Amino acid sequence: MACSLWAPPLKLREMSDCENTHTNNNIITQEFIALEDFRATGKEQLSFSAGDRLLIHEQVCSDWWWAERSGCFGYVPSAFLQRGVEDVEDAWQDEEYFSSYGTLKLHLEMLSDRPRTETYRQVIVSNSAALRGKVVLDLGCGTGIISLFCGRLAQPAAVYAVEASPVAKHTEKLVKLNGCDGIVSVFHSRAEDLTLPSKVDVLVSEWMGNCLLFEFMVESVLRVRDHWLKDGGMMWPSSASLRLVPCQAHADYSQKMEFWENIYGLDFSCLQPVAQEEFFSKPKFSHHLDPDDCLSTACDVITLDMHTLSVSDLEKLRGEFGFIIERSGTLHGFTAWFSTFFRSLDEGGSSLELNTGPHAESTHWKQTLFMLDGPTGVEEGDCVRGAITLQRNPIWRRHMSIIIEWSIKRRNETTFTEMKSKRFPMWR
Ligand SMILES: NC(=[NH2+])NCCC[C@H]1O[C@@H](n2cnc3c(N)ncnc32)[C@H](O)[C@@H]1O
Repeated sequence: MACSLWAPPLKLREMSDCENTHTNNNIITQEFIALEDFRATGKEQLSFSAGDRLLIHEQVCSDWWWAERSGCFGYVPSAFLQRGVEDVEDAWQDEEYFSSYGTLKLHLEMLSDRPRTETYRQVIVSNSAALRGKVVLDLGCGTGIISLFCGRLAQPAAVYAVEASPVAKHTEKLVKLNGCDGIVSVFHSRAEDLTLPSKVDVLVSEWMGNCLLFEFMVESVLRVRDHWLKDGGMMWPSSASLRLVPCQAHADYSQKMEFWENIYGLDFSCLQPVAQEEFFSKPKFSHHLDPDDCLSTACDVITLDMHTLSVSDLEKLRGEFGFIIERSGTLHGFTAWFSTFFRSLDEGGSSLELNTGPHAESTHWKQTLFMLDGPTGVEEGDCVRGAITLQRNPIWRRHMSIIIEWSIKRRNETTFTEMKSKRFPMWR
């Protein structure tokens, strides 16, 4: 590909076409990382992909910088870039992450989540015969609840309960208190750093985060699978699906946006753009979606096979959707949730499902709401199509952005509106 010369073309130095006329010809030569893809629209610009490392030679103005990538030079949009993290370890924020699991607060929340915990118990009970003599790895065992189910409700040969956070010291006591110390061994370590006594027949883990992937604990599960799961071994969950539905959110829109139109008879509506940015620029997790606010039937947009999924697949996952509006109303946005599936160890046995959707018993995840920049009236028979992309943050490895693209075709029209797009960081 033809590369531009080293020095930025003079014309941009005058920066007549930069938003901010302040130019600080600041020579820095610092490494930045691309958060998302950028396709050049002129020969003086430099294309790049999410995750690319760029050398920034000059912040010619606030919006456009002069950059180098693999010996090519060009202008790049500063908004697409984030400074590289000196310490790669920081990228996982492990210290903060594991200490958050070191107290009982999150474990109380998870153990209080009946559908979640009961599903894992049911998986052990319904596979208890097949688990006889098997070796089980419980990755991120927390208080050890799944390992204790194995030890008390089945007769495995051994259970390796692996937990990196300080809660592991309590797990040891719980295993003894419940008479499972002959079967369950607790390892206080990051699973990736461990040398286990043997390979395992079953790798069970409760790794799902908001919008299925947040925290990206799933990467640890895949890495450990590749090292320690026997050929033909079982992953629990065996698969996972992210679901999406176009929805109404009148309460959220009223409380966060319409609210400013009349404050004790005063007009505060000039704050609405600020409210839009503050309340609707990120996903709303733990959202309770009322089934009556679903404007269509939900669809699976992304499905993960936990036996074949690779760590590199996690960088970018994309799913397309097409909804027929089934009830006239207001399209405020989209809501997402997930289901995980647990295949039976018995050939032909039935799978079990943990469904975190609006039609199932509520879980601690609830659902995740993505509010678009303004409501749109929709009629029964209209069509909403587009795509959802989960783009992993190339720097902060437990974070991602969710990009939703959508366009609408009215039932009595033949063409779709121009595709719109909105990026929701979760949370960086
Ligand atoms: N469903 C979730 N979003 N979180 C629930 C399970 C997370 C539990 O796994 C532990 N954990 C997470 N990653 C790891 C790891 N790589 N190694 C060991 N324990 C881990 C973490 O400390 C916590 O106790």
